[in-house]
Amino acid sequence: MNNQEKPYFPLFVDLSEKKILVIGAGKIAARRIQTLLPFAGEIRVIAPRAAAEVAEMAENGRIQYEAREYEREDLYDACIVIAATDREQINHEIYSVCKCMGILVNVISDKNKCDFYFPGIVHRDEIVIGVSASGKDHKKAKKVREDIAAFLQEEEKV
Ligand SMILES: C[C@@]1(CC(=O)O)c2cc3[nH]c(cc4nc(cc5[nH]c(cc(n2)[C@H]1CCC(=O)O)[C@@](C)(CC(=O)O)[C@@H]5CCC(=O)O)C(CC(=O)O)=C4CCC(=O)O)c(CCC(=O)O)c3CC(=O)O
Ligand SMILES: NC(=O)C1=CN([C@@H]2O[C@H](COP(=O)(O)OP(=O)(O)OC[C@H]3O[C@@H](n4cnc5c(N)ncnc54)[C@H](O)[C@@H]3O)[C@@H](O)[C@H]2O)C=CC1
Repeated sequence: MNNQEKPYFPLFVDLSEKKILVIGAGKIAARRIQTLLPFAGEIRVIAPRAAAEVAEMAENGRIQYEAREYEREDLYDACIVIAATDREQINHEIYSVCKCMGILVNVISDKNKCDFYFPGIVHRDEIVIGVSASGKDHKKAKKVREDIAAFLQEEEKV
């Protein structure tokens, strides 16, 4: 079974004390970090260059940012790793090390190298809804997330 045929289980997991490592700090990494921030306790970001949003999150103390290339040792104490560089070969190397070490990994440049996908999220008080299109259609996931958010907003008005 490849990733296209299997649905991923929506595991609602406590990330508040987990070490999350993001390698790369570009546009996509910034989106992933924004998504994780309300849920995560410790986000460490390593990349030679950072997108403005990432630099701002570092200045505000919301993440730890190190301006340098990643080294293999950086992975060793991580619980979850996002390989978010624009270099396919580096993302692949990160993936291989994580698989060997049993670290959960998401490679943004290859959906077949993702232990988990990022969902579209609706978060209202104690309700958290995550929408996945099983890696097949991120536009559909976004549309369904928007429809659910609109529905909940209508409910609140009643
Ligand atoms: C497989 C997956 C991998 C993963 O988890 O890493 C993946 C892969 C890819 N996305 C691409 C592009 C874009 N993705 C988005 C947005 C979202 N993408 C998300 C999830 C996922 N995207 C994962 C599971 C998807 C599923 O469930 O089926 C969401 C749900 C969550 C999130 O990313 O935060 C979020 C919507 C949330 C919301 O708004 O609610 C936008 C922006 C937009 O649409 O506005 C663009 C336009 C470009 C840009 O932004 O630069 C491309 C490049 C090819 C292409 O352009 O098609 C690939 C690679 C590929 O498909 O091979
Ligand atoms: N999953 C998704 O939603 C999408 C994924 N992509 C993929 O994501 C890749 C990255 O996209 P962007 O974020 O827009 O790129 P970007 O160019 O904005 O950022 C790349 C980042 O990687 C860092 N980097 C490069 N070499 C590194 C190293 N050795 N160690 C640590 N960091 C390093 C750079 O410093 C920079 O911060 C694209 O090449 C494409 O393959 C593209 C669109 C959507």
